[in-house]
Amino acid sequence: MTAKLSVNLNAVAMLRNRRDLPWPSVTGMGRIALDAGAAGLTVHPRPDQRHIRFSDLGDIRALIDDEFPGAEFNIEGFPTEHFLDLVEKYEPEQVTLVPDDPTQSTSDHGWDFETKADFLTPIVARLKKRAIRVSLFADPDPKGLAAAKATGADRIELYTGPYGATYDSAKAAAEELRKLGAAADAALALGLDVNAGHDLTVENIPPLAKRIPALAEVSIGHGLTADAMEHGMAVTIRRFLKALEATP
Ligand SMILES: CC(=O)[C@@H](O)[C@H](O)COP(=O)(O)O
Ligand SMILES: NCC(=O)COP(=O)(O)O
Repeated sequence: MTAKLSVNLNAVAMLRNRRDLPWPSVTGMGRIALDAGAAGLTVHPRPDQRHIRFSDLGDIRALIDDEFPGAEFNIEGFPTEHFLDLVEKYEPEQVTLVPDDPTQSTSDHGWDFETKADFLTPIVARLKKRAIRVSLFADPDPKGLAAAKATGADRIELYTGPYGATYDSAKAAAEELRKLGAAADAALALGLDVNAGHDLTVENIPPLAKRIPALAEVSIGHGLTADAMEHGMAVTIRRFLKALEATP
């Protein structure tokens, strides 16, 4: 099974927000991603709207509905009442619940399922009542996965940040991969499907996908956006040089 790719648009939105101008366009980049074969788009709206703005959500929903029916919208975040209202308004195909504090610069850990089960269970039920698939952000640790399953969630998303951080050490990467594989095996045995995300790249995806052949989906923003910039830069330089040539 080939894992689906959901493109996280947070990094594009962060770049856009540097100016009061509409580029790079979040929906424009989403359109390019879906047109090129991505299976879906991911956003992680944070309370301070430092990258994805709440107003982006309707635009992305409309892009998928109008131009890419069958693609999936995945909204990630901590389930405050405001977050749940947004989710109920824009009806993503998948919600990924993440235990982020509003002050966090990025996501850096999964849920403690055993202590948070009472909090998560009614939220999962509320989302599933709207036919939204629910995924729970999880550390690569089999402990607590039975409690995750008991919340009624469909999937976990394995937090791959520590794996992504091993880009300069094959030994450390092998150890992180071992943990991710063990957690995925435990989740699959419990009947939970497995997504993965955070700091994934073209380099670190193949060993992950080989170790977890049942991987359902990866969501990628930072590394993918960096890759797009690197591989698009030469084309852009040529476009700007041509624009200069047109100057009298
Ligand atoms: C849950 C996860 O790993 C990503 O959504 C990550 O949180 C992206 O958010 P930022 O773009 O704010 O870093
Ligand atoms: N759900 C994880 C995700 O979207 C990863 O984002 P990034 O770390 O690749 O920016």
